[in-house]
Amino acid sequence: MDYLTLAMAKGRTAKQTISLLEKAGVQFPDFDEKTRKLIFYDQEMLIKLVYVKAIDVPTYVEKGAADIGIVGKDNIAEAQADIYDMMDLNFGKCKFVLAGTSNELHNQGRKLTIATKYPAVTREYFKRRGIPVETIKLNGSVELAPLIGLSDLIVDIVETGTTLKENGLKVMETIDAISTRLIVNKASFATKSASIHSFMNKLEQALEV
Ligand SMILES: Nc1ncnc2c1ncn2[C@@H]1O[C@H](COP(=O)(O)OP(=O)(O)OP(=O)(O)O)[C@@H](O)[C@H]1O
Ligand SMILES: O=P(O)(O)OC[C@H]1O[C@H](OP(=O)(O)OP(=O)(O)O)[C@H](O)[C@@H]1O
Repeated sequence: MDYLTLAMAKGRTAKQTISLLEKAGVQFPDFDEKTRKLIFYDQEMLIKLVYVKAIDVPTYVEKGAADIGIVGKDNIAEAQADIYDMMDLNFGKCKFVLAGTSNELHNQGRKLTIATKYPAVTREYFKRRGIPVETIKLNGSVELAPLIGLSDLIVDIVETGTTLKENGLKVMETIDAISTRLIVNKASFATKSASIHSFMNKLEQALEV
């Protein structure tokens, strides 16, 4: 029998992912979040877990290196991968927002600069709105950029709002809601249909508990 390969995001959603999988009857006995090991097996359920950086999960799934993936919608949107987004797993909830030091969006004829970990999402959002912008890709502490003149505004994730508040920034617009999702490789969805549906049913039941 073939294993289903599941790409799981490292980081702050890993614990909740493992606990949802456990509720669904999927277990990786030698897994712990701090491990340096990258592949784990549930020999009974025939699931192979690959433990990768969140932004890479959509790539593994699109290329077929993994059949399914569990990752935030922020990374799915940023990766622009050709995959099926099948299920909302109801955790990792936060929002994409546009934020700045004031509520002023226009910048007197000059192109707005937006610092973000999510340049593709940012470009797409402003393209839809017909506003030309320049994006500056950062890898963290994005809230700092408008405070020291690196950018006019930021596009980032907000959960509690504490980081924005502590840095004197305000939400100007909410761009999208984010949660952790189950994604599926398009070819695997056809060729491994039975095992993927069985896995999704188990997750659905676990979500109802
Ligand atoms: N403040 C937050 N509150 C809730 N969920 C969040 C928050 N920040 C991020 N997330 C969600 O959790 C996922 C993982 O976040 P985490 O910060 O661990 O990953 P990352 O940004 O890829 O890590 P790194 O900081 O190593 O680049 C995000 O992709 C997003 O879906
Ligand atoms: O609204 P809050 O609850 O304050 O959460 C929002 C913060 O969480 C994330 O940062 P993360 O912790 O991943 O740190 P980073 O700056 O390294 O990206 C995000 O990029 C915000 O900075």
